[in-house]
Amino acid sequence: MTISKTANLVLIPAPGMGHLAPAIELAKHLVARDPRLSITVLLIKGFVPEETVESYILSLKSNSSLLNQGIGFIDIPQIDLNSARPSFLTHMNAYQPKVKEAIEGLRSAGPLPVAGLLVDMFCTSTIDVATELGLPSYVFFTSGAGLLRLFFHLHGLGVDVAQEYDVVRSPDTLLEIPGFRNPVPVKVLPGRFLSKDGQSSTFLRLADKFRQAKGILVNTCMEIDRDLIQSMSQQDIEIPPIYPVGPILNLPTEDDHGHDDDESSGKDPITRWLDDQPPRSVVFLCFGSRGTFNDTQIKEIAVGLERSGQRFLWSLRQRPGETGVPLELDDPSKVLPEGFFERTAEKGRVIGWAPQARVLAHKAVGAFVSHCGWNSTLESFWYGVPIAAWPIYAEQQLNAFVLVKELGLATEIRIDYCQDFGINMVVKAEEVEDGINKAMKETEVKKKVKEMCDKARKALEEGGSSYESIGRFIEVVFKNLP
Ligand SMILES: O=c1ccn([C@@H]2O[C@H](COP(=O)(O)OP(=O)(O)O[C@H]3O[C@H](CO)[C@@H](O)[C@H](O)[C@H]3O)[C@@H](O)[C@H]2O)c(=O)[nH]1
Repeated sequence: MTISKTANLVLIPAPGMGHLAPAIELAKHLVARDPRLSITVLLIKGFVPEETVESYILSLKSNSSLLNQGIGFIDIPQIDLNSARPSFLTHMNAYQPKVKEAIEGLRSAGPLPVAGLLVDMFCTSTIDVATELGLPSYVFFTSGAGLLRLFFHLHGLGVDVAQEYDVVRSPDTLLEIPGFRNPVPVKVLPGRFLSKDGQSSTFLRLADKFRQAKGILVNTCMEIDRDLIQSMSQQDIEIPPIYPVGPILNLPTEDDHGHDDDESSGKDPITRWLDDQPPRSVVFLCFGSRGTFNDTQIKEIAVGLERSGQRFLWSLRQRPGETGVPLELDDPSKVLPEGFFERTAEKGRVIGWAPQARVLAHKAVGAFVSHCGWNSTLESFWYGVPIAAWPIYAEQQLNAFVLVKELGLATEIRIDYCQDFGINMVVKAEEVEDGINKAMKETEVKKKVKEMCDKARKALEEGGSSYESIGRFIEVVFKNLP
């Protein structure tokens, strides 16, 4: 029996892999769950074209099964902002008229009613468009509940946070924040919250926008973030219902072994190399779509890795140039210590962009040195591979704090390393060596991550906490149909 679509939700993801990919996966979950729902994704461009994002978008558009499931795409024409590097939020604000045009086009093309806007946490300026058009809006929060809790807490304090707290002079000032078990040191707060260039209050005002939505979908589950989620439903200030719907991940299928360079095995070289390593023997280092280090730090990592004696797979990318996007290294040996490749030939591989989820799924991988981007964090849980935390920028220090100090679900390399403020910026080779060895051995954390792997997967199964949450959200979408 085919059930015809009766409502169309407009999804507006932010233009970065860490936001776009989980948004598309969320769309798949929603339409799979309720066949009456279709989703139109508005694709907004970033400041600069990113090769990985562009090719991901191409793959989406050529994937006919998405269309069959009821997921379509509209390209929003690029806007030239006449400014070399506008802030991300300014960039998104500028797209309001184009978004409005696209939604009006959808409405007049009919026949499906537009059910509302589901917007990425950084695209909330489009909530104004929804209000103007009389449509309900919902937010998709692509990080964990810790960051959302922090948004509401700091914004609710009603002070100029950037003036109140000085991360450079008093990095160890502690904040009591409801939902957190431990006091939170200022040095793990996201850089944007504390930057003195005026961006702090603009950024924190996103909390106002979150409040205007009819619901906030968070890419987490009760099993990961219970205390934080419960604390938000108990607080005095009014916030919309929170739906923990995760972990929503862009995962490879079981028979996806990458591009076939070798006709006989049908596997890519990284998978073939991992196949040759003993179970749980490889440490994987990867720092998200934008994480990079200077040459001094790269050398320290290399020395630490070599001294640890562990097998390794290291995704190493070049510091960004003009565009802000990291580049693949033409010749990594130029920045690595002399003879590094010869000495580690039997033990390790240095690569560029990694097929991360596929690597974490491989039985040879025993630990993951990660920047604690939220998708990487969820992928570590999904595959039961413990993280050794080395956050770099954005909200990654907070994620690392939650993982290491609050939940005991990761070990630490350096949770207060912070490129946003340039603090604690050199992690010496000995720390890298110790951190890696600890992560490979640590048994208590490994056990807890394994347990979380089971719980996180169950959350999405029928009857699981996120499964139920997704169901409740869909009911609300239909109830709120304009
Ligand atoms: O070589 C690489 C690097 C990344 N990835 C994938 O890209 C995604 C990266 O996402 P994430 O771990 O969240 O990191 P960022 O790309 O840095 O994501 C941004 O968005 C996240 C979600 O809001 C935030 O938590 C981060 O701090 C922010 O930097 C993951 O799915 C990875 O598997 C790869 O496949 N190969």
